[in-house]
Amino acid sequence: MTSNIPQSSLFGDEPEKPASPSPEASAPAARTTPAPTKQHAPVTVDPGYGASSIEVLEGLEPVRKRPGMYIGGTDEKALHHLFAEVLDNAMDEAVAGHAKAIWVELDKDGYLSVRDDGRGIPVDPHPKYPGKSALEVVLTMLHSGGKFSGKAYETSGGLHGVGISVVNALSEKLEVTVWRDGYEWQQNFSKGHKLTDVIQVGPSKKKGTLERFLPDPEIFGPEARFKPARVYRMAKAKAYLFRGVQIFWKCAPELIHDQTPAEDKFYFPNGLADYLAERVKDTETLGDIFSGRVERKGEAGAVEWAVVWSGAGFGEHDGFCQSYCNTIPTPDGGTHEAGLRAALTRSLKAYAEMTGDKRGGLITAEDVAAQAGIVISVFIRNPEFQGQTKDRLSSSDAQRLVEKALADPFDHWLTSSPKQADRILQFIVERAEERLKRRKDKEVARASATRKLRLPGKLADCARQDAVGTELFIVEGDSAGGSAKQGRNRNTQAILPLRGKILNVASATGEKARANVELSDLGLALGVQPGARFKEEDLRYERVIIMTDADVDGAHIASLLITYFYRTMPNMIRNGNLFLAMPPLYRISHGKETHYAKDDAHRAEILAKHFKGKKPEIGRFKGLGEMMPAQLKETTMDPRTRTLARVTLPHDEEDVEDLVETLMGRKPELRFRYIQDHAEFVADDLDV
Ligand SMILES: Nc1ncnc2c1ncn2[C@@H]1O[C@H](COP(=O)(O)OP(=O)(O)OP(=O)(O)O)[C@@H](O)[C@H]1O
Ligand SMILES: [Mg+2]
Ligand SMILES: [Mg+2]
Repeated sequence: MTSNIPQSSLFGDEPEKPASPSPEASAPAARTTPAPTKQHAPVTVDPGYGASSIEVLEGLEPVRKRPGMYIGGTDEKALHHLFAEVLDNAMDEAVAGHAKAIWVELDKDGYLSVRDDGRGIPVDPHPKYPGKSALEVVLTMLHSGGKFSGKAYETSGGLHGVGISVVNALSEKLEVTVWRDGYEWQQNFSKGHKLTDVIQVGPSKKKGTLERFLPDPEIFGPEARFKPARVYRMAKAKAYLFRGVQIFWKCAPELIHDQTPAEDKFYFPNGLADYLAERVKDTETLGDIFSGRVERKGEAGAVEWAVVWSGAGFGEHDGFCQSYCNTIPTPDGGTHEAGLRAALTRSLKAYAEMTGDKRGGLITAEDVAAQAGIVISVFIRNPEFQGQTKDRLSSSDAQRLVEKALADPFDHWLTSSPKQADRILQFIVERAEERLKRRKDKEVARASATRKLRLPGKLADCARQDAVGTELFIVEGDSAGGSAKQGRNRNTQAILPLRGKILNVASATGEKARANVELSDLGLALGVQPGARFKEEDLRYERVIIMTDADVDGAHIASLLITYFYRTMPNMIRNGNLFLAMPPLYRISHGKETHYAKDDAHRAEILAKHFKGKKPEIGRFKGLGEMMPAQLKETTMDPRTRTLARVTLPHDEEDVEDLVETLMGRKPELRFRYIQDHAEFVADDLDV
């Protein structure tokens, strides 16, 4: 088989059913022998499944029973694979140097003919099967062929001795004509069985083989027909792969319903270079096509390639790579492709070094190939393909062969046209730099993603991902935290309750401060690192709001936090991100009218203004936790009704160090007053 069709079905793609299921097979056990011990289940014997159930498929029967295993299915692709098999054999004959031309013809009755002017399939009696001609053997027996030893063919696409016998098995009719030894010979087959023995038609000076066949509608369905455009394309593609062959195309005009010509000739003396030139004729390339062909000295084997770069890409692809081994397409690549990429990369790096461009060190084979159009074809003996599909070449030989073959020609190509080489190198280096930048961006994204995963458990984060318009409330105590969570705007407001008092960082060592759980949770929630690694763009919220009880303890905690922020991330204060919430101290109500006062003076003011001559009820909040969520929201959190104080630094920052010491003095009342006196009120102009 010279197939590039997936044959994975060989290993169970299609469920194996018994060839003729016996009705008893699934019936309940016919006979039950008593269990020898209680622990064992009864042993059942099914009389329907015995030696007679094991079938051996003879001759070409297996191909007709399981076509999928040989040609990948019975669809249109599989149908056209029949053509590929016959064409591959003719091509092998050409590559071996015996055929110069191949004729492909599609008849109006659906017959496809492939003829070559090679040696002709041998027709003499086969030594091992005296009653049969060699022709009959290769057509009716699997694993028969002349390509196993490498004597008759050196670098063939044929490997298995299966191809033509499979075509024969799946054809309603197959007629073979052979010209050799001065005569024309003929033998006909149907569905894999011979209709005649090989007969000598008459003398002839011609040489070669003609196979004319009609795929069996029993296998492919009554509507199955070869598609002219597809056959045309396949034949043309083959011609590019071997410059020593001419392929003639002919098709009954009534079959053609598109642009496919009824007659054509494929001959490409420049091989793959011709192919690539045709393929990129409408593409803006970064230079000429680099192409060449190297034959292995003294041994069978050759490498041919064509490469071109394009900044704009090739149609729908940035780059492409088409590879072949012994004219068989290898869509999954393999060692030949790897060898080519390695050679191109090595030469480009060497060229960069030679011209003093240090960035050449950045480039990888992927950078080189990403925007390149590449066609590579190798001819080697005994190719090894991975798996049964021939889709990927695995001969390590091929890698060495290609790498060696390309090295000198590419070095030479680069240095012979420095302008072009510089342009290509420049382009590839930029690609490499972009790749590195993308990787870095990705790492950063990943780092921030993991940081997000590591948010402290007690943080009730807001839904909005973007920092803009978001707020973090640092709340004293769990009960206040609970009310705050209920009173917040989930979308933009996050709550981080702090348990107990945070460490007095003004007196703690850096080590201790880092070890403090509350502080490290705070850092995680904010998304920033304290100290030199603080980056304002990391800050996960636009505003950080300290919300503590309106009492001495609350003031103490607030001042500890402010000190902490000042010491470890002063820019957060300089940039105006830090605020104090201003919860009320009193609730004053009479009937339906309610007002909140933030301190004693404010209370007096409210009483005078709103409750003159009345006896309102005055309640004093002992803490935030006492407020109903709705109250907390209205008085302290809702941007429409609350008051916030922005924490600022004095204009003369030098005073601050002293100030911090003062704040941390022994009398908490003083600290509270200090905060109250110095916090800048930004109530009205702040929130929209
Ligand atoms: N056009 C031809 N000219 C000369 N010999 C041929 C031609 N076609 C087939 N043969 C002979 O018939 C043999 C069997 O061909 P077949 O396609 O069945 O197997 P293969 O080409 O050896 O391997 P594969 O199964 O991989 O195609 C070939 O090995 C070759 O010896
Ligand atoms: Mg073959
Ligand atoms: Mg065969």
